[in-house]
Amino acid sequence: MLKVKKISFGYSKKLFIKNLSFNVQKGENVSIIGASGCGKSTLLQIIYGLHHVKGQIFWNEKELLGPNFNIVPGEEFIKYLTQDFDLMPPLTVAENVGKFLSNMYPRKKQQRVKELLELVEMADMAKVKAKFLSGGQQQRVALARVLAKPPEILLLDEPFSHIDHFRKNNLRRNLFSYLKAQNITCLVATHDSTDALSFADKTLAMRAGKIIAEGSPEELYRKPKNVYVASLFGEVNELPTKQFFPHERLGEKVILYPHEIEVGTSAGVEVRVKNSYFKGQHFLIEAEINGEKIFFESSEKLQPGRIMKVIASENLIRSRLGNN
Ligand SMILES: Nc1ncnc2c1ncn2[C@@H]1O[C@H](COP(=O)(O)OP(=O)(O)OP(=O)(O)O)[C@@H](O)[C@H]1O
Repeated sequence: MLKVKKISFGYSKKLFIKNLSFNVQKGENVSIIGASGCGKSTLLQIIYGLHHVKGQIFWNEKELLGPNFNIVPGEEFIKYLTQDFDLMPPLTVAENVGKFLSNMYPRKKQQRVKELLELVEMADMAKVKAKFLSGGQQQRVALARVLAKPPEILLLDEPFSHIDHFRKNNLRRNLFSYLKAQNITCLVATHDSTDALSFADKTLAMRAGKIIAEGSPEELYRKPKNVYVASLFGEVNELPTKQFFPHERLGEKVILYPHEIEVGTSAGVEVRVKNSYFKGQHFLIEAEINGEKIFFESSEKLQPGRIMKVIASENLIRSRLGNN
């Protein structure tokens, strides 16, 4: 188990990471989400051993002592994939992936490189020099390279940021099921809610150097502590409950995702449509409700200025507010 105990760190005298504690079980996939600049990369760098911190970090019984105690910063059994891929441009894709593998058993090495290139769907480019690769292709090769000597802990910083949607889904499924099968502990810093929702066992939400929410993706999504946490998963509304149920005492404000607001019912509260944004399966509608902004979904495009009624389920509001 990875144990992070009361760690604090600052780039200057002012502390930025403040008293963070959390545990990660062996083989767990943890996503770290939060607004840009909240400290996701810094946290990965601390775990890898690039910053000296107040507090302690343990991997099983071993304390990770950080750069003041290691001649070469970083731990042997941890691999860290940064946002720059650090490939060797004159070497081929296969040479980059195999760079740190022993040459004692060439057939074994060749087999391992082939297996990893298949995992990241780059086998057909094995002989291409890295300098000729696109950003997304470089990122896939870099992913294969950090797995070449299987790490015990894998730290990934925005690992799919350069990869197109078309490939991303397949690659994510391949990679995360490979890590599960190999029982590799993985922490992923990400802006992408799919990484956090679909693949993580646990999610840490960060804000300004602190962990402000921790739990399963379902817990964080269904019962977000505040609108900041909910907004990490997409567009969100925070509305006075009185808008929908003026005679019930449900609580002041409730967080509702756009798909939780129903349209076109005879009951409900009036809204004025401002914009429709096409999202593929539906339109996201931006409207005004008593002077505040509201987002909801509609199967059809709605004309700006149209007045219509929307409603949310009382049971849902009660459950979100912990009232039932
Ligand atoms: N080497 C550094 N020296 C000084 N300040 C730094 C350094 N690296 C990062 N910071 C600052 O620390 C804060 C956290 O940065 P960090 O890269 O950890 O955030 P992040 O959540 O990973 O952001 P993003 O999602 O944009 O990658 C930022 O305000 C950043 O400017």
